[in-house]
Amino acid sequence: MCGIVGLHLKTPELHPRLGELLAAMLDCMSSRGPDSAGVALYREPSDGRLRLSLRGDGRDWDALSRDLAADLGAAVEVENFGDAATLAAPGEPGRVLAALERMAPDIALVGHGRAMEVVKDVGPPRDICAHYRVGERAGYQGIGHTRMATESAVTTEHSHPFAPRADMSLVHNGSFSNPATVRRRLEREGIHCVTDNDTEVAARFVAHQVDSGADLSDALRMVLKELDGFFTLLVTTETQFAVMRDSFACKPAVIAETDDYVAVASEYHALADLPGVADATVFEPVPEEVYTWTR
Ligand SMILES: NC(=O)CC[C@H](N)C(=O)O
Repeated sequence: MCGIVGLHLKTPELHPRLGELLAAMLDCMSSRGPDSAGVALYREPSDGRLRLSLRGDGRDWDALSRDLAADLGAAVEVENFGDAATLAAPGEPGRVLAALERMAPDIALVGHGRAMEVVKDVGPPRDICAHYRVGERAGYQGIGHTRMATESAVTTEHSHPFAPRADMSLVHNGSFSNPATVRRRLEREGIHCVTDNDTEVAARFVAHQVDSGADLSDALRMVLKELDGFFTLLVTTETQFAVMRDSFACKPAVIAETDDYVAVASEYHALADLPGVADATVFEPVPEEVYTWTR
């Protein structure tokens, strides 16, 4: 199983409600995946700051943000979640990431970008969304996942979303049958996976295509060629929101679109409480078609 949800808000009036709406949608999908859950949320970039979604058991985040601020010569904001934190640091991304790596090489970088924040953990969506205060978050789009592991261990690292490059995140319902082959090919090109999760391979594959010059739609079409298996994928970048299913389309997905938003979920009941959904255009994405929305 696994449950996926996504919400791309067209109207700024709904931006304050992004987290609240997405958390409620994900909670509805809990029965599809009780192992672990996560969301990637996008809001307008502020002052060119880089958002760092970090995880490190027992870490003193205030001390780390002070050290980082001293190194960068400017204030670093920190939102502390215990074993995880989101830091917002000014400066050129390469410099910020290099400073972080130097100061805290043991920390897991769950995601980074100007617009994106990623939170994920072991446990059901309701607990995770409460712990990470997802319901309070504003923004313009987000995706979420609740996992029933098919391929690899149940840990925070193996849970979704995977964020393989700045401001890109991906969630997956299904399983790939040739991730080892694709992982080896990526390794030959210098792209390394952190986990043995099948979805991480797809995420790094898509990011690699984009890094090599493909647009997101073409990168997803390459997934259809190179990766075998079952999948509904939701992929977001700072400006795009994309959905794609494999040629069998046996993993459920439904889209509801209004003038105000595009919403996607594994099952309709996750969409049923969205504002104005009664007047939405509701459809099932067809196999091997890449659907994208751009802001
Ligand atoms: N049930 C699923 O859809 C699992 C997704 C993916 N194969 C994982 O194990 O993370």
